Amino acid sequence: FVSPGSVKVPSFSSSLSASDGEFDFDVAIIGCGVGGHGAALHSRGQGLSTAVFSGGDVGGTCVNRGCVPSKALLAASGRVRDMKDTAHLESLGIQVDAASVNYSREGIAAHAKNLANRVKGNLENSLIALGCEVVEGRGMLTANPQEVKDEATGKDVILAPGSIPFVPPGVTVDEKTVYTSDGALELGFVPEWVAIIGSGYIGLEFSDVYTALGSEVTFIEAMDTLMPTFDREIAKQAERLLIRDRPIDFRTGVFASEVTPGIPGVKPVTIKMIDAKTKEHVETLEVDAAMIATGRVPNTANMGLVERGIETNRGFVNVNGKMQVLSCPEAEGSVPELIPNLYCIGDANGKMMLAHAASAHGISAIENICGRSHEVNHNAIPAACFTHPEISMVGPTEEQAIEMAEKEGWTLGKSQGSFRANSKALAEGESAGMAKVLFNKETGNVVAVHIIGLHAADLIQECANAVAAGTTVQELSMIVHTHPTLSEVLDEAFKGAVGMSAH
Ligand SMILES: Cc1cc2nc3c(=O)[nH]c(=O)nc-3n(C[C@H](O)[C@H](O)[C@H](O)COP(=O)(O)OP(=O)(O)OC[C@H]3O[C@@H](n4cnc5c(N)ncnc54)[C@H](O)[C@@H]3O)c2cc1C
Ligand SMILES: NC(=O)c1ccc[n+]([C@@H]2O[C@H](COP(=O)([O-])OP(=O)(O)OC[C@H]3O[C@@H](n4cnc5c(N)ncnc54)[C@H](O)[C@@H]3O)[C@@H](O)[C@H]2O)c1
Repeated sequence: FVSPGSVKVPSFSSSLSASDGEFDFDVAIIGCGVGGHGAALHSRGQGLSTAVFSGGDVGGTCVNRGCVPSKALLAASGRVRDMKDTAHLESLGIQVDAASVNYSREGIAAHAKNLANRVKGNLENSLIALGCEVVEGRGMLTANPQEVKDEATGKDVILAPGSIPFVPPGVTVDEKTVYTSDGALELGFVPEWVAIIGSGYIGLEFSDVYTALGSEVTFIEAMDTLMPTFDREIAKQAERLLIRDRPIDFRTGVFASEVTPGIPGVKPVTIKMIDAKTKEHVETLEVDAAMIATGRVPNTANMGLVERGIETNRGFVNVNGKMQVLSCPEAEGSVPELIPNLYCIGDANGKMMLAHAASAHGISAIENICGRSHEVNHNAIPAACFTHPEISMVGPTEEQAIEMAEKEGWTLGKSQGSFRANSKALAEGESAGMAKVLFNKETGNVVAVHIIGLHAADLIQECANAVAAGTTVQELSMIVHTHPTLSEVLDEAFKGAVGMSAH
């Protein structure tokens, strides 16, 4: 194990040098997305000298090309949908002329761009204020264990390079007529007819944006059902609320095997589809635009992993529960070894591709660096899809929970709450949806919660807290919920779990 200590960069302020003087920094972080940023803030909070290599992209995917701009598009397009929904407004006693509701595509796009820039600026300022050294360049590992080429050495090094869109073979992306989320977020145009390939989080959120702005959408999904990774019962409700009630049609069980860009107004985008099982050609669509929302892959190429002797699983870096890098994936015949002083957090380790998970990983890695053993409980990390209405969840799907219960020998309980009789939802005129709580009947512990309905993304937090803290349904059923709020949907489910009825 070589401790280099040789690469000194004179421009770094001496006050930031690692405490033992052997390294330039206590912690060097490669990548400044939400993962790297979270790690950097916590690192400084613990008094560790910290350098973060941003590659000129502070904020990474979430801030510049992900969560932040997509939520801005969803907020603005959601208002357009609301204002055009005259039947809903009339039920509240409001008359509007839907034809006079106007929006500018450029204005909505600018809202997303400006917000991303603002949040990016906030992130940069927070790093500077806390005394982090932000290095503009890309960081790369070298054969020297604690060196980041060519700038600095860190006693501990954290990899946080994130992920990039996955583009399936046969698909040509021009980011104009055939685009990933990177291009879609610029909202260069609002196509009359857009095919969205993949019905995961990104596809679903963009179908919400596009249909609100007047597009027709065709989903192309390789699996046999739409939203294949969601809880089945919730996906069925989502299909009713978010797909069938809107100008959306879909094909399932088919791969988009060849997608060719077009020229707006001149030549359509062509999409060849093959049967997912037989691989036979089934249909060719001609549409105005195609959005490729087929998942994301780790951004770990060209960062020195090979040189450092680390094997990945299709680019994902294998880590243990403490976010420490292991030399190779778990596989027959190979025994992963711990790489000392090297951590990998966020999308690049493939544990959970969510912004708040990345940031939690960063904090956890620093805890371990400080010698306080810590592991992130992924079962307690909530997720949300910000459609209208929203979908949220914590823990496994019901299908997975049934399997877990069988395998581990416990009894699965299930209880539901409905938005239908909830006073707040009724006042808003938005009473579609449900919450279901899955729990262990023997211990009363909450295993999972799935919600579809108004503000589901905010509602899930109390459930995530319950999973994290091991709060039982018995305890939850006795906690008083504010009236009239949407949280009473959960109150109904918690009380139902122990045979009580909500008021
Ligand atoms: C459209 C969209 C919407 C999303 N919405 C949500 C949401 O609502 N909620 C949610 O929780 N998640 C959402 N996500 C997922 C979320 O964006 C990611 O999970 C999160 O950004 C992962 O953070 P990260 O720090 O691991 O990686 P990233 O945010 O990808 O950041 C990694 C950074 O490292 C940089 N980098 C890479 N290699 C190097 C190098 N060698 N040197 C220096 N820098 C390097 C990259 O350029 C990038 O800036 C969304 C994603 C997309 C695409
Ligand atoms: N609100 C959020 O938290 C949020 C929002 C957006 C993205 N994200 C994160 O970003 C990541 C990527 O999202 P995503 O929606 O791209 O991925 P995803 O993995 O959620 O969904 C991709 C879908 O594409 C389908 N698919 C793959 N190849 C195909 C092909 N050739 N033809 C047809 N269908 C195909 C898959 O079956 C799958 O259903 C997710 O892991 C998610 O966690 C989160």
